Amino acid sequence: MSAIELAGLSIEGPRGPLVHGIDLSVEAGEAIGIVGESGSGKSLTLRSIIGLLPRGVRVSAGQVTTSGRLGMIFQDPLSALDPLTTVGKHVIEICRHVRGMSRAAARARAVELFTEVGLPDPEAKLRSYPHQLSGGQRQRVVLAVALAAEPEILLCDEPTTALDVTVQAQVLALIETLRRERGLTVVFVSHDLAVISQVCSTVAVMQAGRIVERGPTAEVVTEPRHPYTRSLIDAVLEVPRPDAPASDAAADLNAPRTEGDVR
Ligand SMILES: Nc1ncnc2c1ncn2[C@@H]1O[C@H](COP(=O)(O)OP(=O)(O)OP(=O)(O)O)[C@@H](O)[C@H]1O
Repeated sequence: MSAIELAGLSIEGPRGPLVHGIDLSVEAGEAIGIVGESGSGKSLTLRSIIGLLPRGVRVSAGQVTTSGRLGMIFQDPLSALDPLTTVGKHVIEICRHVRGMSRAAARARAVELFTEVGLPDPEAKLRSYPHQLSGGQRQRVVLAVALAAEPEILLCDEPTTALDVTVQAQVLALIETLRRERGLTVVFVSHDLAVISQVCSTVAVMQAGRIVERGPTAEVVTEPRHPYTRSLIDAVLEVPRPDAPASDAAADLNAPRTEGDVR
């Protein structure tokens, strides 16, 4: 059974349809990226998986099925953390209240999790407040908070966009390590194909509320079939690609790697 199954998922807001009949199947342990420009429907699709759609926005058709505990991390770690609560307490509270641990066991687990996400001096870091940490360290804390609930599925909404490039690479490497070691299923939303290709073996490309292309990330990046995917890659690379003739773009719309063909 798949870890996540979206079947004919449509989402609408107060002013009409926003996401149109998405089919997506994610196997346990798989890392899939959802890429697309701002407003293409990535976040709403991701949020529908965990049932966290904004007020006034709802699933209007189709089904979301998940198998496994869900965790989610967001773009801005500062807004995900309470500024008046130590970062250690964030993790300890989840261990106590979600996992039912004693205070001492929860504290020990928090140190383990801070170590696992690569926070320096994890014991001392428990007592830090969010503003006392760097952006990268805060995102590591957010990951530790998500992991404290022992999720099997990790939903990531642009988790590295707010970080500078070097730190971004470190956090991406961490997510990839956690996925491998814990066998996590990962759904990773980003507007940046380069970022997705560091974590995800499969990618779905969204445009205007639809999946227009999907396939192995390496193939989609090197041989995009849909003109929209091509434009995303060109925007990232910002270099001419002499090997990519533009004229066959329309013909490629019916090529095998398009919506509905893969699974
Ligand atoms: N709370 C809301 N109420 C009404 N419309 C919304 C709401 N949230 C998002 N939308 C609309 O739904 C569409 C998809 O939004 P979504 O946030 O999923 O896009 P996205 O691809 O994740 O973009 P971004 O990368 O900017 O986050 C957009 O047209 C957006 O304006």
